[in-house]
Amino acid sequence: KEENRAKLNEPKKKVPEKERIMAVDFTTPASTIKKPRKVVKPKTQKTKAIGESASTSSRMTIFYSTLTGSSERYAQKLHNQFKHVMENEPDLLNLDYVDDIDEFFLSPKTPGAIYILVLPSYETECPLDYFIDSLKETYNDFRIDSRPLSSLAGFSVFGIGDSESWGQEDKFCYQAKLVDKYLGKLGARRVFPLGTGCIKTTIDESFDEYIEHLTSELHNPTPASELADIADSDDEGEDDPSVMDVEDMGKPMRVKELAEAKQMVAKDSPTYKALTKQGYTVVGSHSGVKICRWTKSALRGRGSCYKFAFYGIKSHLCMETTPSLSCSNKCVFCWRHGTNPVGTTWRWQVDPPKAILDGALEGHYKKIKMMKGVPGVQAARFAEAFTVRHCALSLVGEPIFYPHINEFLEMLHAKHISSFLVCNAQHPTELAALKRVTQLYVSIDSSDKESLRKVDRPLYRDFWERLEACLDIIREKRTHRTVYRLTLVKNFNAEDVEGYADLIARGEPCFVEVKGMTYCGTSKNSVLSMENVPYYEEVQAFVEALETELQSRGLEYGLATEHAHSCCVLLAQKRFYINEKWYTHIDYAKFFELLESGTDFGPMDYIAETPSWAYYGSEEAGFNPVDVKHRRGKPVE
Ligand SMILES: Cc1cc2nc3c(=O)[nH]c(=O)nc-3n(C[C@H](O)[C@H](O)[C@H](O)COP(=O)(O)O)c2cc1C
Ligand code: SF4
Repeated sequence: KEENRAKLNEPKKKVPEKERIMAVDFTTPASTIKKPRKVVKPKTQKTKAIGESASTSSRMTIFYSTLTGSSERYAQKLHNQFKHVMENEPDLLNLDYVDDIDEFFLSPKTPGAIYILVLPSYETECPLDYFIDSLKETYNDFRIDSRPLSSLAGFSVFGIGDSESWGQEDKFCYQAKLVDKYLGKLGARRVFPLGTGCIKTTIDESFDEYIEHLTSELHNPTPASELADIADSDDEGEDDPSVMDVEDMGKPMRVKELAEAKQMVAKDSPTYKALTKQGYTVVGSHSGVKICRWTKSALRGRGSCYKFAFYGIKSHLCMETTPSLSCSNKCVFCWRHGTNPVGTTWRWQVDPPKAILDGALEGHYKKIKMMKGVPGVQAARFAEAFTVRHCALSLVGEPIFYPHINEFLEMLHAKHISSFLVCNAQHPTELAALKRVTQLYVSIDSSDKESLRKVDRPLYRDFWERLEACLDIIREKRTHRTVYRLTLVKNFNAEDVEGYADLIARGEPCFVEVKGMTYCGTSKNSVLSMENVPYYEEVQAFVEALETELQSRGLEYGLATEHAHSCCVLLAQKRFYINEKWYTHIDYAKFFELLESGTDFGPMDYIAETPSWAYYGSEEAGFNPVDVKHRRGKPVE
């Protein structure tokens, strides 16, 4: 341990600023077991909601959710107004970014508080779906006090919708109505009844009127006991038809449920627009494909990604895709956080695997075609690129969340397309049920529970136990080529070498990829900056310390390969080091031959020799000497 610490603290050779290599590409993906809930108190009989009255001396929190910004604007207006009404300035929180919803809506950390919620409604998938599901789940959990929100002084909801387009079939502001209903069912008292406004017509009038009434109510509060009686009577007992509750994704949805389920990314949704603007092709309603920068680079003879150095994947033959754009984490480094759909259960329509594969290939080839006129594209590589040979299931979202992932993989393999599947270690049931992949990854974004909570912001309450269960499954999957992918985020998860060694000892993966985080630019919700991006020499120091730690525990791993350009180093089990040569590459033809023969086989049965230019410490540092390195648009001398 002392030695490791010393290594990490060792001053490294100074590298001139302009030559320092920052990490590139950072995409990790993120299914289902029922959530264990925080037990508050067994449900016996209803407790009467008696507490403080809501008044100007109460603490107020204004929550909003938004996709296109209007609810945020109105929430801000409300905040400005109530700064002058309340004795303490209210808190203003974006509900979509609240890490622990339970802190507010299961066991409120500020009893006596008032919650005001300004909420839009979306017929299509939106972050509010997850919030409403959580409220509903809390309400239906028999172990939880039936009125956990009775300690609040009160709440009120203002819904923003569009009555011109969604005035029919009770769709106008339907999500605000649902939140209002479930908060009432959970024992919170209405300070003022639900307000609604149509964004195209009456919003300003309705909102001002709402603020006026709310202010007046807080100045002249109704005694809590009177409100408690009203809250108690607020249990119509009927179930809500518009919230889909698909508890078990393995369980086929009933025909009626299927017809009612939302599309994860509908064509008219803001999420669809955001994704397509960012270069994604949305396939069907929940899958995506995007041509990555390394595919473009390889087409131009400027180098492949680190997977070429480590495993022999030519980037111009690789397609990056995901059959589930939804994820069960909200990782700090995820630049799509806020727009990507999240959830712990599959509650969307399901597209058939063939349609996804055909659509992904079509989308990929369309983007390849667009490269025709780009200067430097090599004719031979361009022609080859129309036969995809590898599929990286690591775009965004969580591929094993997709209910037909095994059929999808079989279809890939039938076309002799290798599969590199990255999962977020949150779905042990699906991981255990996963059939053969060419290489199976789990993302390990932290070495301990608390920092994992901070880095991945998981939706599951038992996220750590889920991760541990996934590592045990990785250990059992000895017939698979398994990989841990560690992404180092400075000041978040890049220090605890011993902790990571514990996790490696638990799963004993064939390989450990260690990669520096890529900075994806600032967004208003981003908590990271360039300061969190490790320099390559810091990544090297970490991996060297990790190797020493593993060796000291008798775990035979060695520093196999590197791709300095991607800030990435590979640790491999020593069984891949044969006669003083590394065999981290893959014999793809052999993999398909073994797969089709139906015999049992393991990771050692389809290895291929690693070229010396990819070795850790080699002069080329993982850059294929056949290609030409370019930086800032110019070849490197
Ligand atoms: C794809 C889409 C679906 C919508 N569905 C509904 C709906 O079901 N009911 C409703 O009242 N308004 C609906 N609206 C209108 C939005 O709720 C309204 O534009 C609101 O201002 C959006 O708030 P935001 O800007 O805070 O995201 C929808 C809007 C879009 C773009
Ligand atoms: S939140 Fe999901 S999609 Fe985003 S990086 Fe994390 S695992 Fe990937």
